[in-house]
Amino acid sequence: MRMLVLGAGALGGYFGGRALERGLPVTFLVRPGRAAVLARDGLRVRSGFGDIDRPVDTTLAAGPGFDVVLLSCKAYDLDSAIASIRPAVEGGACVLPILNGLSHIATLNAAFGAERVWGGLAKCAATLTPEGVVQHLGDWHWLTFGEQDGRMDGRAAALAAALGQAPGLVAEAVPDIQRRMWQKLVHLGTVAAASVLMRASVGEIVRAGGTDFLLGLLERNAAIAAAQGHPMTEAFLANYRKLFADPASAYTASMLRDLEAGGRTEADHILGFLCAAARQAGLPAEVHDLAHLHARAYDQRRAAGRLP
Ligand SMILES: NC(=O)C1=CN([C@@H]2O[C@H](COP(=O)(O)OP(=O)(O)OC[C@H]3O[C@@H](n4cnc5c(N)ncnc54)[C@H](OP(=O)(O)O)[C@@H]3O)[C@@H](O)[C@H]2O)C=CC1
Ligand SMILES: CC(C)(CO)C(=O)C(=O)O
Repeated sequence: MRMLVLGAGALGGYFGGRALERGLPVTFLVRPGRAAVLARDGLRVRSGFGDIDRPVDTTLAAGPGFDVVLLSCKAYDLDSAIASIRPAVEGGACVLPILNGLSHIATLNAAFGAERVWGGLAKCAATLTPEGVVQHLGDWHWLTFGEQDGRMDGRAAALAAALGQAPGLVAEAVPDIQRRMWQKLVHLGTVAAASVLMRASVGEIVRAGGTDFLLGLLERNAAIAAAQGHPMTEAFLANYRKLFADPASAYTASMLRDLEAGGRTEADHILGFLCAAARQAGLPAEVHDLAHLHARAYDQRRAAGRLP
């Protein structure tokens, strides 16, 4: 399984590094700035599951010869990423996108055809430090993916077998990837909207008296998903109700980390999508609208160079 990883940022660096550890040939498709750092320092990952420090193969231009492209850009870079990976996909590779949200799948299908595009999600928190180090946060280490037609005897299953399931990376091929991606959006939509609006971790919001606020968002996201044909199970909701009521939790969304680092957010792709889906379902969306507006106003201020 020859893997091309688009982007050696937080998740691309983390999962690409773990794939290398498991013996897969991995090349990172990067832009010149990241290529220079990787050439100088190698790939550096800091994780409770073990650090990675190693030289890696990089390229500035994709070509044929890969089985799978791990697509790990932010949503706002999707168009440029599609152009960058096109030679690899036209050369026979499938695309495993791990972006949060859902609407990128339709964009990728239109670009490459659904038979080349898998669904995918990462339950794994990480960040790229200003020094270029991938910092794994917490102990989530799940990479879940599957062919859109639900087939379990194809290349996705072969990749899961090649990556395996061990601490640091648990790779899983599933027959119901669309349902899993909705689950992830219900979870992420809750932590992203809440932590961006409050500029605080789950525990800080809970300790400030915001448990009902968090649980209300979770229920609303579940209702949006149900209206789109993807009801959450009671076991799923019970698990996340516990997570979102934990006063000790340091958990934040990557969107808050982006915002606090002065980076661009994926506001439209995640929060805007949920606002539109709520509206389509006739569900109230005041809190989602507020979180979306908050992130968009921040993005404008940032783009104009007016951040403090
Ligand atoms: N970080 C997290 O904890 C989680 C993130 N996600 C999702 O995963 C996705 C990726 O997030 P994350 O890893 O944090 O993002 P990062 O910003 O850390 O990494 C994205 C990388 O993609 C690179 N990139 C973008 N376009 C191109 C291109 N055309 N060619 C080459 N490289 C490119 C960027 O390179 P450059 O440096 O040149 O800009 C950047 O290094 C997002 O959708 C996010 O929501 C999901 C779960 C958890
Ligand atoms: C919620 C989390 C950490 C789950 O992996 C995530 O996707 C994000 O913060 O972007």
